Amino acid sequence: MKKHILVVPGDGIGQEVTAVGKKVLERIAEKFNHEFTYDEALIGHVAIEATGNPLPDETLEKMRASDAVLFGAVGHPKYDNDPSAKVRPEQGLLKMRKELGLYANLRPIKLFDELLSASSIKPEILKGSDILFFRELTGDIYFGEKGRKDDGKTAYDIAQYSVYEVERIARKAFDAAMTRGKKLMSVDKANVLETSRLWREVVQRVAHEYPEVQVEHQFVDSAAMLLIKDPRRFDVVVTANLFGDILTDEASQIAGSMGMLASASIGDGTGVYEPIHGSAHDITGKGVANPMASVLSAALLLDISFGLKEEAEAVINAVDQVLKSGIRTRDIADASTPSDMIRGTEATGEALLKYL
Ligand SMILES: NC(=O)C1=CN([C@@H]2O[C@H](COP(=O)(O)OP(=O)(O)OC[C@H]3O[C@@H](n4cnc5c(N)ncnc54)[C@H](O)[C@@H]3O)[C@@H](O)[C@H]2O)C=CC1
Ligand SMILES: CC(C)CC(=O)C(=O)O
Ligand SMILES: [Mg+2]
Repeated sequence: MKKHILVVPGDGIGQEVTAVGKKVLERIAEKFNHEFTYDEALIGHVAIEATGNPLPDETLEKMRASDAVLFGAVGHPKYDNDPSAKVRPEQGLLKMRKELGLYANLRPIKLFDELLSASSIKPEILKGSDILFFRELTGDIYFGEKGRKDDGKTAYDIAQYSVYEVERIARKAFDAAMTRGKKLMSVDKANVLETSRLWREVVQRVAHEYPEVQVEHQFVDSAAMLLIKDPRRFDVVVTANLFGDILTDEASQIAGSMGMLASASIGDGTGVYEPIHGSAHDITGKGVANPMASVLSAALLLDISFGLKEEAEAVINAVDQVLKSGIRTRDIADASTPSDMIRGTEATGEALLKYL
């Protein structure tokens, strides 16, 4: 199969982990006899430094012309500590999602058995957890009007959802529920927010098209609690942009670490495959970032954008094998991990290639 992949590492550990994700794709092409070609493009802080724009037109054009995008992360402490900065790396990420119409962000919470003890949640509560989040990605408070009032003392961000936006993400989640345990949880805050009341109305209506799916509605505060108390209660989850962002960082503790969670951002055009984590300033440049989220994002790319199931399975299996061998990056090591089994980003990548 011939495919063109755009690699967009972005900032911080995005650079470090995406290098490993790309190597895994190269090895897969070699092993399964595919012809993958690659190009790179700038986004985020590195793009601002080079062009003044967090998402240069050239990057967007290359994304549109590619068969899939492997994305890293954006962000730099310079902006986090300067709330008044008008041009910010995160604007590049949000614009990419909007321009490419990436309205569905699939975030699988996959717990590898080897990492049962890496979590601070008790193994008997965790064992068997397997969740698939559908986070709406191009609406909600992230994309509404925002600003400061004339008095300079008041700020606002408007949350907005249309029926159409809720319907399309709900259908994607129900379709997935039909292929899994036929269970779907919709998470909202319908006791307070009008956008959530619309969300619930639409999900209830779409549910009639899927009579076999058992639907549960949870308020987001309660869902946040249940995720830790009883993760096995969750199967497919559909939720709004802001709630999905927060709940999936929380859910990373079910899988052991932020460094283990991959995602697929899809819509009607080119799909973007990205770890759920950010640029992680606290570990940038230290060579200790866990590359598995990028590698598992590459597996989602192979599966969803290219339909290469066997190849995607080979990647997941290599991750499993590395974990079974006892190798751990620092974030997923625990008290029982011998110090000589703790590896950095590149060495973990090399171990993965060995199993491929
Ligand atoms: N998709 C994106 O590009 C995202 C960008 N950001 C940006 O990233 C910057 C840092 O934000 P934070 O809130 O610190 O979130 P973060 O996700 O970058 O890091 C949170 C914590 O998880 C750890 N972590 C994350 N990924 C890891 C990995 N692969 N291996 C080991 N440990 C890992 C970090 O060291 C940190 O302690 C900010 O500028 C933020 O705006 C944040 C989230 C997503
Ligand atoms: C900059 C944020 C919108 C990115 C984020 O936290 C995410 O997509 O998970
Ligand atoms: Mg996030």
